[in-house]
Amino acid sequence: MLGARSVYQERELRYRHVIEGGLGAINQLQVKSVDSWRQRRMGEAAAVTDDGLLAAAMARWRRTRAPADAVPLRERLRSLVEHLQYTGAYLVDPQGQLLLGPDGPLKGAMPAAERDALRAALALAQPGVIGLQRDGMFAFPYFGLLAPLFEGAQPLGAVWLVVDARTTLYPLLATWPNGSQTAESLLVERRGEEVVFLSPLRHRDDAPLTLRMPAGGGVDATVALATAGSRGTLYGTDYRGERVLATASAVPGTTWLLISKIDEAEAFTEAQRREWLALALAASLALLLLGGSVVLWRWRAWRRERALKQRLEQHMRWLETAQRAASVGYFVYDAERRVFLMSTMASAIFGLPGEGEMGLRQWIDMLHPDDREEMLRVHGEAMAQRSALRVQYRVRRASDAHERWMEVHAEYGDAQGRERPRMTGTVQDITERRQAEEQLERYRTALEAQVRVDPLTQLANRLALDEHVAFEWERARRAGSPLALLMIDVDRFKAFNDHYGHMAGDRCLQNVGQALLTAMGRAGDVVARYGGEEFAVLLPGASGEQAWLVAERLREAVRGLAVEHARGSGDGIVTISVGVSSIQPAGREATTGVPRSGVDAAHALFRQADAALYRAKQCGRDQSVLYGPECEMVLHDPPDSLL
Ligand SMILES: Nc1nc2c(ncn2[C@@H]2O[C@H](COP(=O)(O)OP(=O)(O)OP(=O)(O)O)[C@@H](O)[C@H]2O)c(=O)[nH]1
Repeated sequence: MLGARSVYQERELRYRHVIEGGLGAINQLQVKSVDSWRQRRMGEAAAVTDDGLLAAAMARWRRTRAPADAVPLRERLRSLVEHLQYTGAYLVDPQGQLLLGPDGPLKGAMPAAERDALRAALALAQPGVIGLQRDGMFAFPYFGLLAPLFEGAQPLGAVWLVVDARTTLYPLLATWPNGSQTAESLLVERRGEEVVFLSPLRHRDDAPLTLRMPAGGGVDATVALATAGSRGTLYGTDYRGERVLATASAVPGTTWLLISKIDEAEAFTEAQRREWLALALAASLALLLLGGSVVLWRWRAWRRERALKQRLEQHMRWLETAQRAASVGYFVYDAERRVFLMSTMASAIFGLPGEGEMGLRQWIDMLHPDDREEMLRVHGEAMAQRSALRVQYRVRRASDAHERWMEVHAEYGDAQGRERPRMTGTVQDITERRQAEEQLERYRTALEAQVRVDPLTQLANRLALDEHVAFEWERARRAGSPLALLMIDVDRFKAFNDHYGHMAGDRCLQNVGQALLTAMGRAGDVVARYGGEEFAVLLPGASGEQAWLVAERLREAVRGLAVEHARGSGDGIVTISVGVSSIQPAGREATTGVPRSGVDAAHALFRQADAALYRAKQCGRDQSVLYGPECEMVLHDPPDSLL
């Protein structure tokens, strides 16, 4: 505020200088024009004085007084009036008596001041100036000049030139460059103890040269100052009593002072008005600029916002499309309000209408009863520990109560504590994927089962048997119970094949396998096709004796089939030989040696059962042999018939 004030004052001062300068310049111009006007008149008067023809004509006419001799003189006087714009041009004699005018002879004398001037002009032999006068001879203020004429050194008289000041001089003072209401220039002259106002006054009706005031000060303080010798810019009151600023200059070669003045009120009101205008303009400009920048800033912000909004909308569209394509929805769980804020896709996945909210209770009710407890635990845990959530669970969809599998990936986040505790995540309906996985699992299980099944007899194959042996051995070891194995071989099967053909051989093997399976009663017993025409039976918990009894039962079962075998070992039917072994983990096994590992156990079990089988073959087939030391001899020295 203070700054603005001092700026204003500084500008006002500057403007005051401008006004003062302007006033001074106008004053100088007017002084110059008045001076040149006066110089020109003086020059014209000098030209008349130097006019030898005119002087000669006047001398002749003075001598003859003949009217004809007056003609050239009158012509000359008329030409002065008409061409040089004199109001009057007259011939006077050396005493100042009027002799001749443009229209003819005249009578009377010049006023006293002119006569004085005439004497001086004749004495100096150069034109004389009378200055501004107003007396009874002319009804207007006039400026008089006297151009003396001589015949040799003899004075003849003079030409008195009279100029109407109203038409030639005063207009020079009215040339103001602006349309000011109060500005005016006036001519004043000190005459003795008085100051005479030589030119008309703008604001008074006094005729020029009629208004006078004492030289020490009167109606006009600025005029008083000027006539007292003050120069430069004068501040005071004028003849109206108005405060004015004025400047005064002397007109060269005269006693005239030319004073130019203007009302302070007008000058400075104008200055103030301009200042205010300038300030208002500056303020308006500043406001405009400010407004412009605000508008620009708002416009840019709006454009930025619009671009961001468009990008956001586009990304939202992409997200929606991606969600639809992937059947993924997203949600935000607001722990304080206990609601899930759902995207459109998430709502659709749960079978809820549109985008919206799902209360925690609603979600719990939707959960499959088998998954509910686990899900509440996991969800609560993730919220409490602020950990990530990766779960699959089933829901009964709200819209159709269909059971659907959901996969949820979520993370806890409170955005640096600025928001309420939230969990944000995605939900995907994975029912089809789960179904495909389950189907695949079923195929896999079936395939695995196939791998362990003998395709001909549909019994367990050797791989399955090995796995069972390892598994049962571990169990036997933990329980301290025995584990028995029967190795079964169809007697003279090569001969059966040769006799009945391979197809019949296959059918025979299928029948034998089925008979073995049927004859086995206990759950946990495993009947397997060991390879070729060999079968094996694993009997968990069976001692050697118990296993031998089972072997006998199986042998009888095969015999019971009564499959014809013309080249069999006896009775013309298919028979089997069985080798029986049993081992006891705790060392109470029927056979010698306690295996340390499952592999050792299996090896021992098979080796012993094999030895017993060889023994059975050796002893004539169609019989069951429990492994014993006698079997070892056979292994070391097998008879030819076994090879
Ligand atoms: N049809 C058929 N024959 C098989 C199959 N696997 C093995 N064989 C046959 O079974 C016969 C087994 O013969 P060997 O090992 O000599 O014994 P064997 O003739 O039964 O004589 P012993 O065992 O001493 O009583 C071979 O001729 C094999 O070709 C099969 O899957 N189908």
